[in-house]
Amino acid sequence: MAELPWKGTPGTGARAVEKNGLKAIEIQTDYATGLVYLMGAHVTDWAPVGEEPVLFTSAASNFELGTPIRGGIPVVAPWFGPSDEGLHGWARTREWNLDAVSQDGGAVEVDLSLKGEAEFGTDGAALELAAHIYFGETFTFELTAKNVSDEDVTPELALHAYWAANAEQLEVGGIEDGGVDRLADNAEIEGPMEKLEGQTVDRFYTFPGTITIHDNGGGRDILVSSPESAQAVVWNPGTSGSESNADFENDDWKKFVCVEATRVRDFAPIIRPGEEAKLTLQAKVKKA
Ligand SMILES: O=P(O)(O)OC[C@H]1O[C@@H](O)[C@H](O)[C@@H](O)[C@@H]1O
Repeated sequence: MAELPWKGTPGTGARAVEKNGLKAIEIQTDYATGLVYLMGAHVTDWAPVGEEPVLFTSAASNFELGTPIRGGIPVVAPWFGPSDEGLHGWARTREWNLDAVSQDGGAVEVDLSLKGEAEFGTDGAALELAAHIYFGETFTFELTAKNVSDEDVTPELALHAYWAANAEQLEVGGIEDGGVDRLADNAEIEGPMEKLEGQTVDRFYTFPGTITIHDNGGGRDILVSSPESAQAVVWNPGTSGSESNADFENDDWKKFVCVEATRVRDFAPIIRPGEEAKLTLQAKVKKA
């Protein structure tokens, strides 16, 4: 296996692996386990030791350079949603550069970067992306987009996390202020969210300090926060979305809910030449 670019004293908590045919870094310490693919800086696993997986990845997902992984934490940039150039931007399916790995006690930190290229499409020549990922008893993903062009850019950024939980038994706490329904022309809706029973849910909710996924089936709470995200996307594909997508098993909708940190639409950052914008996603797990 390839040598890791250790920053500081090399540790034993991270190793370079090939997983599902793709390059990845596997983390295993006394405190946490994790996995991040170089394609997309895509984290598919994080869990404090002794805890069930906190992220969901579909057993039917593709693992191929240039094709999205369905599950984990897709990095969405520089556009959110469908476009002629594809769904959710070019950052997710390109191989990122592994810049550094460091270990301090039980936490492993991984730095990756992706220098955009004109051939990537929209904003390809303007952006350099960086990911700083902290795998410890808690989890942090910090995405940075730097504008290396000489004009303002307004990229959309999202960290599209798939949280593992029994969807039929979960409740999403903290979204009582309501939001808008993306499937009903952004009609206003009140919180809290109704039970997931196989219907497709695709909403923007006001992001309070913390959103809590009450994983009642797993006897735990997953606490999600993001200082920069004004709006959280809450998404579940439901029965029809699982059955119609070859990258999902038919009943996958029962196994997760997406609660995503976003800076999109009216909240997309305006980045001046030479400046950067950040989007952070933090998570921790508490026994309920
Ligand atoms: O590309 P993925 O991982 O299948 O996710 C698609 C979904 O991503 C969500 O972020 C969007 O709100 C949905 O509209 C979209 O269907």
